[in-house]
Amino acid sequence: MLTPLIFAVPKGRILDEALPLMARAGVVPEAEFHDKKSRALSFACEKADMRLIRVRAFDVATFVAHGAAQAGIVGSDVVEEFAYSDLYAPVDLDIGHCRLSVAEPEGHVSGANRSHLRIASKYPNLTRRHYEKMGIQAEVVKLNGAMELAPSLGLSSRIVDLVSTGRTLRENGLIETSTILEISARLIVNRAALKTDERVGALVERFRALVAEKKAAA
Ligand SMILES: Nc1ncnc2c1ncn2[C@@H]1O[C@H](COP(=O)(O)OP(=O)(O)OP(=O)(O)O)[C@@H](O)[C@H]1O
Ligand SMILES: O=P(O)(O)OC[C@H]1O[C@H](OP(=O)(O)OP(=O)(O)O)[C@H](O)[C@@H]1O
Repeated sequence: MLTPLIFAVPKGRILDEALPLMARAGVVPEAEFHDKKSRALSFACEKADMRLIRVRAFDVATFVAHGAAQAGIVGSDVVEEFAYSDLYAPVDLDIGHCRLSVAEPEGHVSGANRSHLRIASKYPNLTRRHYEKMGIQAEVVKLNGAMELAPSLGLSSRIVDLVSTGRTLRENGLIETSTILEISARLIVNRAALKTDERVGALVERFRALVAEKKAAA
């Protein structure tokens, strides 16, 4: 039998929007995948030659870039943060929309005319790149969540974080001062697998057709 194709998905908020699309593309995990009590991380699929793995968003990109998974779904924030050369993101799935923005404490918005800034973010590369373009050296304090706490506790003057409704910023006394990147979820594939495994190319075509269909119907 063929080695199963490994499809990686993030475990959190993208998943609810991704599952219906995946189902239409023929990626349907076994019932245990939906059991909140299950501690399993790898799941059989309706198609016998496919398995689904559920990992953290940043790790989806890592598994696919290294060829441990052949395909997956992840936000374009993650794709851009790593810029892995072996990872190809051929289809914008038009789900998981949000943005990566700079935010500062309300009432303490500082000018951009500083040569050095300390910024808290889960995205050190995107943050540095953004400020480099403006000739500013950004010292990034890497956090994995709750960035919004950093300015009030003196850890940084600004944060770079994901914004969707803006509620988290508001409730933590911060305002959005600029947008770095508009984000949506992407189908990602391993470049080598795309060349050597025809199932990967077929998946890309199925997702591409589904997105085109959805656009045409809108
Ligand atoms: N409001 C939002 N906040 C955070 N991420 C969002 C938001 N809206 C869409 N996204 C997208 O969802 C992705 C996170 O996906 P998800 O929550 O499924 O992953 P996760 O594995 O739970 O993440 P984590 O590593 O933070 O636990 C982000 O990378 C981003 O592309
Ligand atoms: O603009 P909003 O709609 O308020 O959404 C943005 C918030 O959502 C995300 O956090 P998440 O809930 O994923 O938790 P995290 O802090 O662990 O990343 C993100 O990091 C923001 O904190």
